[in-house]
Parts: sequence; C-alpha cells; structure tokens
Amino acid sequence: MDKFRIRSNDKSGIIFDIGIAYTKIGFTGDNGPIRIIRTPSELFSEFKDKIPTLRNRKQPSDFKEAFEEGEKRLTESQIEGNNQLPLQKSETQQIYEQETFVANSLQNIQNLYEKLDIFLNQLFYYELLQKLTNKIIYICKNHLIPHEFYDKLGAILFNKYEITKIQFVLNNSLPLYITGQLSGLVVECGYYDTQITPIYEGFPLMNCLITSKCGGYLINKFLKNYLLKDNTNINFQNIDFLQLEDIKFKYCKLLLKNQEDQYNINEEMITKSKQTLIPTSLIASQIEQPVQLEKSQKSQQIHQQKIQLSYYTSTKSLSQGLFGNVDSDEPNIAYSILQSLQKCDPSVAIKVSKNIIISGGVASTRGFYERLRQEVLFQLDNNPQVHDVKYLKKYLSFTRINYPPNTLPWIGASIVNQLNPNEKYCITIEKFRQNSSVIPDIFGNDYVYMLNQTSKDQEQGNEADDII
Ligand SMILES: Nc1ncnc2c1ncn2[C@@H]1O[C@H](COP(=O)(O)OP(=O)(O)OP(=O)(O)O)[C@@H](O)[C@H]1O
Repeated sequence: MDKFRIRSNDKSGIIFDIGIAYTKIGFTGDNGPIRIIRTPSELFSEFKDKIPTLRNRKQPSDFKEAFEEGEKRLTESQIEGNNQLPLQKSETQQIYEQETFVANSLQNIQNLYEKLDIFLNQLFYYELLQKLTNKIIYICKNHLIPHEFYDKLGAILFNKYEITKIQFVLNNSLPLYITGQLSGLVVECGYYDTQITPIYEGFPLMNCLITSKCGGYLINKFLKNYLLKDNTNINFQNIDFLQLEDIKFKYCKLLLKNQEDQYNINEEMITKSKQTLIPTSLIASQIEQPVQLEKSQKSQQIHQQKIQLSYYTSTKSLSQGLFGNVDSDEPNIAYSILQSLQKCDPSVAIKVSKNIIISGGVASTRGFYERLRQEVLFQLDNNPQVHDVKYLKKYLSFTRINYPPNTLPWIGASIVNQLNPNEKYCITIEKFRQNSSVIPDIFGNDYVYMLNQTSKDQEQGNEADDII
C-alpha cells in the first residue's frame, strides 16, 4: 500500500477520524492517514464498564425445566427490581441485546474532557510532531456519537491548542468523494454499528439512513463466546480487544452462504465443522493472564498449548455478527441495505444502487464482498419484506475502491480539502465562543433546514447548495 502513498507538501490541515475503535490521523492532500492507532479504551471506559456480563446459566434440557427456569428468573427479577424478561433467551439474543445497551450508554461518558485532553496530547506531540498554530483541523463527524463529545473536542482544540478553525465533514458521506460521483449508497461498517446512507446528487438522505448493530464489536463478542466453548481448558475470559482482533484478522473467514449452510445441515455436520481445526500460531500464554497461570496446577502445560480455532468458530462468529437471521430480528447488513433502499423514492433508489460503496474496517474481513453480494440477492429473492425493491436487482453494483476500507472516510476528507471547502461547515474560535462553547449542530438542524429550504426554493425557482 505504501508504494501508492501520496505525500503532499501541504501540511496546512490535519484530518482526524476518531473512531470508537481506531483513530486515523494525517495531513490534508495525502491519500491516506499517516497513523492508525487504537482509540484509547479509557476514552469510553465508562460505557464499557456498564456492559452487563452474560450470566452463565445451564441451558434447560426440556420444556419443564425451561418453564421452571423462567419462573425462577421472574421471581429473581422481581426481587432485584430489574426489567429483564423472565423467559430464558437464547445466548445469541442476549448478545444482540447487550449491543443496544452499549449504544445507549454512550450518553454516560464522564471525565471525557480529561481523557480527550491526554489523547490529543499524545496525537499532537508523539504522533504528528507538528506545530498547530494556523492549522485547520478537519474532523470526520459521526453524527451518532453524542454531541458532547465534539463540544469537548472543540473546547480543547480552541482553548488549549489555540486552533483558529475546525471544519466538520460528515463521516457517512465522505467515501462517496473517492468514486467521483454525486450519488451512491455508503455502507459504513464500523466498530459499534453499520450506517447505511443513500446520497443523491450530493444530498445525504438522512430520512433514509439505516443503522444496524452489525460491526466489529458484535463479531468480537461472538468470537469470544465461541472460543470459550471451543477451548474449555484455556481461559478466554480475560482475552482482550487486541488479541480478539488478532485472531479475527488472521484466522477468521466468511464463507459463501451455501458453503456455510452445508455445515449446518445437521448435527453431524455441525460436530464435524467444530472438530475441523484451523492451525494457528497462537499459544495459550499469549491469552491467559500470568496470575491465572500461576494458580493453575498445569500451568506449564497450558503455557505451551496451541489455541485451537475450529472451522465453525472462524466462520460462525463472522456470519452471526454481520448476517444474522432476519426472521429472528437479528441484525443483518444485507437486509439493512435493502431497508434503506426501500425508504428511497424508486428513481433515487435506482441511481444510488448503481454505486454501493462499502467502507469501514469490517469490509476488510476475508470473504466479505462475495458474501454480502450473495446475501443481498438472497434477501431479494427470499424475504417477502423486501419484495417491493426486487426491481433493483439488475442495478445493484458494488464499487470496489483500491484503498483500505477503514481509511475511506479519511481519504474522502482529504479530497474535500482539495475541493473548495464550504465555509458554512467551518467553526471559528469566535463562532464557538459566541455559541457558549458548543459546536453548532451544523449537519442535524442544518440538514432539516435545507430540506425545508429546498421545497421553498423549488417554489421560488431557486437551487439549494449542495451540502457535500
Ligand atoms: N482485516 C480485517 N479483518 C477483519 N476485521 C477488520 C479488519 N480490519 C479492521 N477490522 C474491523 O473493523 C472494525 C471497525 O474498524 P474501523 O477502523 O472502521 O473502526 P472505527 O472507525 O473505530 O469504528 P466506528 O466507525 O464505529 O467509530 C474493527 O472492529 C476491526 O476489528
């Protein structure tokens, strides 16, 4: 990739794409960030701590036991005063529900200012090594991240680093710039969610935006659960983010739907795929915590033991995290894409489906494109809920871009800088202070405003500005 890296001499702007899992930073005019680093987990630790742990309950073996279990949980939930549903839920369902919890508790970030301050300090003084005076900062804004996050970021940049101007760019529109077209469907598969945004003639159609819980986090959750079951003699309880990511990148692969179905056809085949092991170079000591090793009587043995990843775990964790069963209300990217197209006017849907751009780290998963294409067609053919968009089948076209998918929003922001940046989306230090140290909601309210404005403009025969 580095062979194709363009480094411009223009260092007048710095582009930030602070993702929940990874932060991409670099200079305007380049065709890729100079650093991709892990966004510190402390930045969001408050909401992480609130993730409820799965209770390790024995699965009931028959209906009577399930019923009794349900009764017991009902009594418990009444005593504890929690709202948990009394009936035994499938483990998968419990994992999906935790996701909602995580997204909601993003609102509860405390001490954010201090944490962001430390992180920015690291970025500027250890990663970029740049003087910041007179620099314009471009921030790729994820409009689902709470507003307070950007307010705090703005406060530090303006007050501490004396930045004079920040330009906000909308994360879920940016990859479109790389295709050189004004219309397309941007599918941004991030860590906590996947956002699907149709963009028509330069307008992100926020009323057709669909957010699905599919993302890296859900895959990691499934992967951990399967690993716990796969290797009962290795303790995966303490496996951390980077170790899960490592296993996922190196050994997990999505199969085509028909290939995967072959292994789920009956119990015998499932057992077979659980027993077919992928050779890994990972050994247990890389995963287990030293403290636990000391406690273990067989520490030496476990220390040397190779982690055995089954074929089943490798494929299932990915497919369940991305292409859940729609009939059981599980998130599925393919279905969400079609739901978003369903919301569009047919002429708009035709146009945007000719340029579907997959962006975000999850798109680097091995076998992702092939499986996604197949799942979309499968949903169109078999899911009655999306029959009304079957006419789009002949138009669907996935645009392949030769840049790493996790950098596409960043590169889009770099292109924005080369075009004529819209002053309307710039926040100056004066504007920030006048607005009581709050970043104005330039995309949310403004977009609604523009929608109204468009209809008024049309009546008056005026043309509205493009907002991307
Ligand atoms: N080669 C790869 N194979 C599998 N998964 C990958 C690969 N590269 C990145 N990912 C996954 O993609 C996910 C999202 O990465 P990305 O860099 O888009 O995150 P982010 O920008 O922090 O997320 P968000 O947009 O939600 O803030 C991560 O969980 C990561 O594990």
